Amino acid sequence: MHPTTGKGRLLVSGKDGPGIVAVVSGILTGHGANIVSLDQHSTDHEGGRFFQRAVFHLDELAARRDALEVDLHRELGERFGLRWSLVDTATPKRVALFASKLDHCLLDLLWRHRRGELPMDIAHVVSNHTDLAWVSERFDVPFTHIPVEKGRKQEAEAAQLDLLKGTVDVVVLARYMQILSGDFLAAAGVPVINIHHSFLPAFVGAAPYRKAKERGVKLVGATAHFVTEDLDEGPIIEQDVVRVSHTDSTEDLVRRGADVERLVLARAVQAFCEDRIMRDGTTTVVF
Ligand SMILES: Nc1nc2c(c(=O)[nH]1)N[C@@H](CN(C=O)c1ccc(C(=O)N[C@@H](CCC(=O)O)C(=O)O)cc1)CN2
Repeated sequence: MHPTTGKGRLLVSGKDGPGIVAVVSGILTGHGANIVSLDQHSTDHEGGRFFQRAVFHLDELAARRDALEVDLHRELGERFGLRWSLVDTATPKRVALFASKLDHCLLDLLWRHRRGELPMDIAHVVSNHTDLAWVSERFDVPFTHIPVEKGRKQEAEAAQLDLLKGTVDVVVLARYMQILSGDFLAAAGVPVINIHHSFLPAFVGAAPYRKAKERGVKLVGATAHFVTEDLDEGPIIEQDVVRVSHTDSTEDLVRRGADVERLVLARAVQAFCEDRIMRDGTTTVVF
């Protein structure tokens, strides 16, 4: 249990309408909170969809939380029909990192976490191979090898779910090279974030760098997205690119692209841990 730091976040979304911002501000200040930042997005000038992220300071957050939630439920939930969630930043997100054989994204996340750049607790490293056990051990994170045998993916996913249930808030695929089933995604019950090694929607699926070389691209990129049953089609969270040229081999593209993959995934994980991502159907709002 992490003692409260008195810093909270309130996330609100739903059908837009006049008065929401005033009500949110009124509830928070009515409980003695000081709003230190407020981000909002409405998809239309009226009648669209509403998204808001409020960060506030309230020393007695733990003591006042129940009363605050009663007001939020009544005013935001019942009166406006909005979805809302209240977060105490003292409770970091619990993360499971999935990887296969490529180490760059896993290493990068573990290194950034050790440096204090990512406000999260890493509960597990899970892999379908044993190649990266040393990485996890070096960073004192529990490593669990769950092989995925041909035709026995369901068994592997059952073992993964046993490990994850109730212990994580998000699963991050750090170049994990197995397609997750819809049953796994439903049973996991938490968001799954993947890093795809292309600037989606270009080059979905396997071997994007080879396809990029054949196409003669002048940029390669990476895309962090929420995972859905449809491969590489999930809501995009973060993207970036790097310039390349005709002199670059496919291997050069892979190497240049790896730096972008690491950065893009880290940005997406940090945004998730800071509650800056809100789903909007097949897209996202990232504050
Ligand atoms: N349900 C989803 N699962 C995964 C997604 C996704 O978007 N939806 N992204 C992938 C990552 N990925 C590309 O970025 C990817 C990984 C693996 C494969 C693939 O064909 N895997 C084979 C096995 C390959 C092997 O054994 O080495 C398979 O799963 O049968 C394609 C794309 C992560 N999962």
